[in-house]
Amino acid sequence: MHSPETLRFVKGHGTQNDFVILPDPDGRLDLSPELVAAICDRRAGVGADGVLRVVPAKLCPEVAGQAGEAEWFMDYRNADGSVAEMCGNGVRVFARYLVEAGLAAPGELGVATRAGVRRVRLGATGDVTVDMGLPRVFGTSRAVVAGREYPGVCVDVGNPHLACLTDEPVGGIDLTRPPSFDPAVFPQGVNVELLNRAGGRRVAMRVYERGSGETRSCGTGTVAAAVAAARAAGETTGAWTVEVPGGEVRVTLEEHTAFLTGPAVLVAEGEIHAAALVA
Ligand SMILES: N[C@@H](CCC[C@H](N)C(=O)O)C(=O)O
Repeated sequence: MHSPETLRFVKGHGTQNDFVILPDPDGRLDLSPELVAAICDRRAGVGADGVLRVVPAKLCPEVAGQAGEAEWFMDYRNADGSVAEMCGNGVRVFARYLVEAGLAAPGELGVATRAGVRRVRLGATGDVTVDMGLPRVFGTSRAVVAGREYPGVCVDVGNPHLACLTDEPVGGIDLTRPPSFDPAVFPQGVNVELLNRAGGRRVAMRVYERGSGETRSCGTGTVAAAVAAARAAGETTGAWTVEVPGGEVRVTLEEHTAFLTGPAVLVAEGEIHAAALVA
């Protein structure tokens, strides 16, 4: 492992959930939590909701078992430097990067994640679809947001979510501070979604992400939101549109899996002066 003075990066986003992409073809990058947090700082760093390290799966013991199905590992980190299992917007942006960098061909490819291999479909341009696997509901719980309690559905989308359907318009809810939740239900923390029905199979969602705070979109969160909305409608399958502050995505719930479709855009590239970020 080494701590280089400069790091090449690409910046991308999916419905304004934004990421700094760090290519690490040799698997030698020492990505400390402090460096990740400094890169994601929106005033003193590049600014992002998270970091996507692009590293060959075979070089990473934690996912080396996936290397037969996925050449590249999406090593996802939250803005506070913590590690997460999965990122639904991130994996689409990651695949878009692989194609634009010439590391993968358009079509279908596997990406290794801490939650297992995710199959992604994309063309040379346009929306990207990822097979998110079967979301698992594991009960109900509550979150307290700005002094108010919201009941919700606990959903495992590779990472933990509490999706809370409410009649209170989500646009007016104060999400500046972290929600509180039951640590016995969510020992590793949780991403909290607040959602309103918006007519038909359409919901409006805001999210407070574990490790990143309020973001303008969360792909795994939109899947959890669709699951919660479908349950409330007495359904388990169907195609849902989820409106988020940064745009909208489609979630298709099937009997054995769920697909997430939405944009993935690369917007910048450059060089990070790592030594200036972390003393
Ligand atoms: N924004 C992501 C989720 C990122 C991880 C999350 N904050 C966690 O800690 O589980 C997405 O698009 O799914």
